[in-house]
Amino acid sequence: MNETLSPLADASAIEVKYPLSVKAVMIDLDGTLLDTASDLATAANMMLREVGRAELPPETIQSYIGKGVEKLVKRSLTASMDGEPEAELFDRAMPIYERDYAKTLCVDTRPYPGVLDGLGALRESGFRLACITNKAEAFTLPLLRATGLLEFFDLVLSGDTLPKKKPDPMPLLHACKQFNIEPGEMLLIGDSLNDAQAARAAGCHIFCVPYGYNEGRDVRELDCDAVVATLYEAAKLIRKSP
Ligand SMILES: O=C(O)COP(=O)(O)O
Ligand SMILES: [Mg+2]
Repeated sequence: MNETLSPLADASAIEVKYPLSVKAVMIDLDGTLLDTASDLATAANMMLREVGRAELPPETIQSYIGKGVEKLVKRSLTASMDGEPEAELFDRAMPIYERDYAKTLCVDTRPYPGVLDGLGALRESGFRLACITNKAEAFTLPLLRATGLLEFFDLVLSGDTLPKKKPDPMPLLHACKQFNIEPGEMLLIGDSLNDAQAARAAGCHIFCVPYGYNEGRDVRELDCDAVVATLYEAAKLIRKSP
């Protein structure tokens, strides 16, 4: 794996001045806004059962979250991070998983503590907000709607909205263009290496939350400007630039 990791990433080890001046904020979905791991694992295990494979522990499936639905299915079928299942098996499993996740979508899924307060505080401060996720659009919009979060966002970009997803900077740069601002005026709040790499490649600021998924790795390994306990804490570290 080709990863650039800083030895320490917390608010005391960075050069940026706080409060940080930005004009808009992008927020990741799985592991940052919503705790989706349980429902994703239930669907993955329903799919594994149906294609005749052994079920996996929920913690293992949680470590497979991050690079979108196809990668989650491939990882679950091979029980490994970089495994490639046979094409025939994958083609069979994919629609089963999509059907099952549509059923389990919002059974246990909840916003993390500080999310509703944080989104409220960000809106009150006048920030435009975008949700940038690798989750497929067919799941993103119903989930944001069901959890009451959709109304906070001016823009939602899912994993299949554009030709490329995180860690590619494309969705972040697209959001900057939509909001008519420079990448340096934008902050991304996320939970994983995909977010950190996309933000660095785009030239945006990046905060990470410690409670998410990060493909089984410690969030403190990430090259980010700050690790923030909650979205509400993140809102206190930024200021709306004119
Ligand atoms: O769907 C995924 O794999 C991850 O989605 P996220 O980008 O919202 O964390
Ligand atoms: Mg995430």
